[in-house]
Amino acid sequence: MTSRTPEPAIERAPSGTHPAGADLTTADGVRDAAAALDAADALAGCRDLFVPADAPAAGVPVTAYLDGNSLGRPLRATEARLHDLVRGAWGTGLIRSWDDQWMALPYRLGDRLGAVCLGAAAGQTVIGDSTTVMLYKLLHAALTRQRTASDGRRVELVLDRENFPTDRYVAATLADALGAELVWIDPDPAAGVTVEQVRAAVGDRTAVVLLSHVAYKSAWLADLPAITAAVHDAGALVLWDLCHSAGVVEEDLDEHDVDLAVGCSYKFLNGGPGAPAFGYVAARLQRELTSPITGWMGHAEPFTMGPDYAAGHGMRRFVSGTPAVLGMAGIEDAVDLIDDVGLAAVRAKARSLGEFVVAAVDGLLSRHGVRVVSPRDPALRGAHVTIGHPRSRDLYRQLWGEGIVPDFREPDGIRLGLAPLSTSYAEVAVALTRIDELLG
Ligand SMILES: Cc1ncc(COP(=O)(O)O)c(C=O)c1O
Ligand SMILES: Nc1c(O)cccc1C(=O)C[C@H](N)C(=O)O
Repeated sequence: MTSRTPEPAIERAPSGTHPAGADLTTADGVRDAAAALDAADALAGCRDLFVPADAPAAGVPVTAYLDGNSLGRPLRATEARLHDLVRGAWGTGLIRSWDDQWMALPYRLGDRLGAVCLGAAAGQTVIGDSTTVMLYKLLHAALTRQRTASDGRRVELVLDRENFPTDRYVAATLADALGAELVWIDPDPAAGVTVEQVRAAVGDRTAVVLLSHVAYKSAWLADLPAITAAVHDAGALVLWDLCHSAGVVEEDLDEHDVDLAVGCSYKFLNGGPGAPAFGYVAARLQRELTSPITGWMGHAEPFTMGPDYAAGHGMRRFVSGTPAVLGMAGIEDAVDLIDDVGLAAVRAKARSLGEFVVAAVDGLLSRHGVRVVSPRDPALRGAHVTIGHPRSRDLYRQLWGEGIVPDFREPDGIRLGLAPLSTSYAEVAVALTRIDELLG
């Protein structure tokens, strides 16, 4: 049995019931249970901090938003922050605001994100680029360093076939460009990517292992500490994609000696569409890694504008161009909120929401042939639950038309994203009881 990141056990309700005693075999029972769970939810009040999703002006009002793991909802504070930014630092501060605040923003906000969500000490996290570009830069830097440090022996890049397309595509392109070889892991359908699989895949030719902490389709939560240790035992570096875990799963990057990580900020970090990614590089590695995109903002002294590139100190060397200042506004508010309520409370609610989904699917939907695709054990699952049914694609289209918004993922998965700060149990009940009606 694979060991996993230890998380406190939570009381398991018998299948078909949750909370204890509720009858989840009927739609009314699911709704009643949801109401009881919402009433007892310490984070319930956080929902009011978000811009209402059911405003009629937005077309069909959204009555259940279960896609916060694709695009998080905006906080009201961000609306105000953006307004102030346009009127203030941008509108009247103008170019002076680069010196006063914006040049430092990617590092200041990176440090704060690192402290609140990533378990990263200051000086190791920076905000910038898209996840795809940040991934390209860090993976390129890591592959190059490993090959050089091993006199050309370490050329293998290990990754899994269920990783997000961007990760697979970037890895394949870099392998071609740098002469690296891809080594594929097929995740165990009953366990995700396991430490045993990683141990079997790595060796003295391995340069880097690229994995997601939470798998984007299945939600399997990888055993980050054990896998990181196994990668290090083989003398390789690990790069974790934290897109589906940042802001909702407690990360301890420093404690577990993680080398590199990337993640996006528009999911559980509520940065908004196209908000910049973050990159983490352990302090011990920074001087040994060189970004392949040597833009002026990564230069040690950008405003000397000299003839040659000289990499900046610390995380500056991983920055390329002008930071996306507007795109960082939402991240700042989400990090503030997570800091206020505590990431442990966010994670606990994610687990509980997931438990409710699993129990309600068992109780109400299994009779229609709906199955739980994601792991059933909350300690092994991120903050979404994917359910499977042959009619998923049609169901998803129908639900979207009605303002019930989950996601669809091939081949037959409805992905229910559970953003603990903005998702209510009632929203879960709305979606699942409607699926029950549609399949009934
Ligand atoms: C696991 C994972 N990695 C990478 C990405 C891609 O990020 P981006 O589109 O911001 O480059 C996403 C989501 O889009 C993702 O879920
Ligand atoms: N990044 C996205 C986008 O620009 C448009 C629509 C969806 C997305 C997503 O985030 C997809 C997401 N990463 C996923 O896990 O499926």
